[in-house]
Amino acid sequence: YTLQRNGSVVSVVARSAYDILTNEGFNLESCDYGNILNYKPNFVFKSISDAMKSKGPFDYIVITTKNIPDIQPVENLIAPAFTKNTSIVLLENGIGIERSMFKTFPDSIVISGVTLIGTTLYGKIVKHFSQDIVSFGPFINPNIEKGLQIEKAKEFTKLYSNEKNKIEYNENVKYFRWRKLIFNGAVNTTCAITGVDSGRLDMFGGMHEVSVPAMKEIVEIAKADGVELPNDIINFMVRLDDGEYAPPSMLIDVRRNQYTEYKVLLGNALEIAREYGIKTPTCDILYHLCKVIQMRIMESHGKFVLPEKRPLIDENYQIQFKE
Ligand SMILES: NC(=O)C1=CN([C@@H]2O[C@H](COP(=O)(O)OP(=O)(O)OC[C@H]3O[C@@H](n4cnc5c(N)ncnc54)[C@H](OP(=O)(O)O)[C@@H]3O)[C@@H](O)[C@H]2O)C=CC1
Ligand SMILES: CC(C)(CO)C(=O)C(=O)O
Repeated sequence: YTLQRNGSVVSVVARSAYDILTNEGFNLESCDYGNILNYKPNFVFKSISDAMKSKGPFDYIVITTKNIPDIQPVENLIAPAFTKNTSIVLLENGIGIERSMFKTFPDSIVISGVTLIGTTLYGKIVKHFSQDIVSFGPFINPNIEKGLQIEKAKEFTKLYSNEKNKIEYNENVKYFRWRKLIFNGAVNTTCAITGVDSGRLDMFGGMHEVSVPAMKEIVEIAKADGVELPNDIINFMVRLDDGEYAPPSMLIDVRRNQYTEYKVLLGNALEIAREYGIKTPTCDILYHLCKVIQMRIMESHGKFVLPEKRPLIDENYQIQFKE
């Protein structure tokens, strides 16, 4: 909506929302834009290949799906639409999410968008309840000229900015990603595991006993990775949803029996911790509990079927995943 309102021609690829978007459009209840009835993108397609055939090549591919490498690697998803003149915008949470992009598309320009927006889709209604605040910047690809990457990231920042949202261009991409991970790696995961929103987590004691120790560990990993976060960052993230019973995205995912982004919101950070030899006891437990939940969700979606009789330990049984 923002890009289209600002003048870009937008082709959207939709899956479960395809019929609603093409027939009726979404109703936006937006704290930035007010009530917008029956919003439709310029073009809607069922698949990325269809979009490419009809309207490609594109200047930008903006990725707003969940980043779930264990289920649907984003680089595979966009491969049919990628060209050397197309920049990729990752408007997704997480740390280290550019690595798989550069591996698959070694000469690509990949732009980071770290957003603090609060928004959820309910059927055809988009409830948008906290201002769209985004920091854009290039994930620097050492294989190509830096100037061009900066230019593209600045261009996209301009395309997305308007008088309603709060958008900035900042090359310190790593800083913003680690900063946001303090919340997502620690609070989002704890809420998903315990089944309570961040308000209840705070009132029931989990914020201080579980999430804050996890936040401290993430601050240490960020430091080892070259990012010094400000002293008040933990307090800021603890108080982020003050006055609200706010369900973070991973909790919403679990409630909807959807896969969570636990790998990019915590797993990648723990891999970085291992590289630097940092101990992360609280985060390790959060990560492994999130993994168990992901496996539960996978089983319920038929991603694997367990033998009727539980295998014995010496049978060395390995779970067989379906495509
Ligand atoms: N929501 C928020 O307030 C915030 C979200 N973020 C980040 O933004 C990203 C997106 O989050 P969010 O919008 O909440 O996620 P949602 O799950 O609400 O939306 C993702 C959308 O992507 C669609 N999708 C997934 N795979 C495909 C596919 N292969 N083809 C077509 N459509 C597909 C889904 O369709 P389907 O219904 O068919 O599954 C769904 O409509 C995440 O990385 C999240 O962490 C960051 C800050 C705040
Ligand atoms: C910080 C927050 C709650 C909204 O921006 C978020 O990123 C999430 O729920 O994943």
